Amino acid sequence: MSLALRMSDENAFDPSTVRSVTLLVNPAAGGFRMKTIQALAEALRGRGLSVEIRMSTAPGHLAELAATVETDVIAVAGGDGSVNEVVGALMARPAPVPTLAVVPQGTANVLAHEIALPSDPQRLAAVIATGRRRDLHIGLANGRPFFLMASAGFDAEIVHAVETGPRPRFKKLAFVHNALTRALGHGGPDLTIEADGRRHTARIAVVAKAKHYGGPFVLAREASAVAPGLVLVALKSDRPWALMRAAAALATGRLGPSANVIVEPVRRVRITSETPVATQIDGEAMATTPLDVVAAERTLPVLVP
Ligand SMILES: Nc1ncnc2c1ncn2[C@@H]1O[C@H](COP(=O)(O)OP(=O)(O)OP(=O)(O)O)[C@@H](O)[C@H]1O
Repeated sequence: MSLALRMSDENAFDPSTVRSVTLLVNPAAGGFRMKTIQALAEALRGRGLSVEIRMSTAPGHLAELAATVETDVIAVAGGDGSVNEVVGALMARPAPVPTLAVVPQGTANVLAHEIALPSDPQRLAAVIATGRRRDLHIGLANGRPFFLMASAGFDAEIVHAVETGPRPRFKKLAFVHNALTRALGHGGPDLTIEADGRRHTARIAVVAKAKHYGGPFVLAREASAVAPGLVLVALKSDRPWALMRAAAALATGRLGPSANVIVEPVRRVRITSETPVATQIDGEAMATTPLDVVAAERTLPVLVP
């Protein structure tokens, strides 16, 4: 393959260009294990890379570090919330930016499922040192970058409840508990969705950038974090029975268009409601509706196996 052809292929990646790795670590993330971080750092040094470990000390600190760090690769050790902080900071930097890598350590780690990342330190080191570079496609929700999804309604309410309540010891259980109590509580206004000029009324609206949702579950088969495009997945009813059916379909990988479920590719979505409804991006609480979602023009380089 000629050099010119190699350089014009945006996925072509010369591993020898990775000389330095900065590990940005969130010690407050769900599955935080310093041993894994140290083993990964050792494995990377064993491959001849220079490694720096920076620990975050508070929410927002990862973004601060990512805004200025000069390195070939930023490897974020944490969950999707940590990656979201770093993605936000990288999107605000002029190109070229350091290549993003993920060290899966959070509660759900949806991005790690999406790009099929290993958790074993040796295999992760191989991904960082010699993996393929792909384009992480980014969505913007009210201008804020996300890579998994932006949503309004039931799931965003649960995120708000878990994040604003006392810090739960077991975050996954807190999600399940809030989901069950809220499913029975059914309230709040309808959502009006304008999707590329089409109008829908629904109770839950998710604009998916990625295929996966809530862990290994497939929400939108047509979507991909490493390809362009957004997919609207909306539920017209959030009555307990409708929610249970949708949850069962999600759990078994069979969620698709039905009498209650809207699934459609979209370029631009506006979600409004008569009174404010909770919203979230990438599992992190945002303010309330209205929510405007579009795809960003820019992508970020990310390392995949
Ligand atoms: N040192 C810190 N102390 C407290 N919170 C932090 C710190 N560093 C980052 N954070 C915040 O921790 C939050 C949760 O992190 P993250 O989402 O990565 O983990 P998680 O909630 O366990 O995993 P997941 O999102 O995959 O469910 C993020 O919003 C991030 O801003």
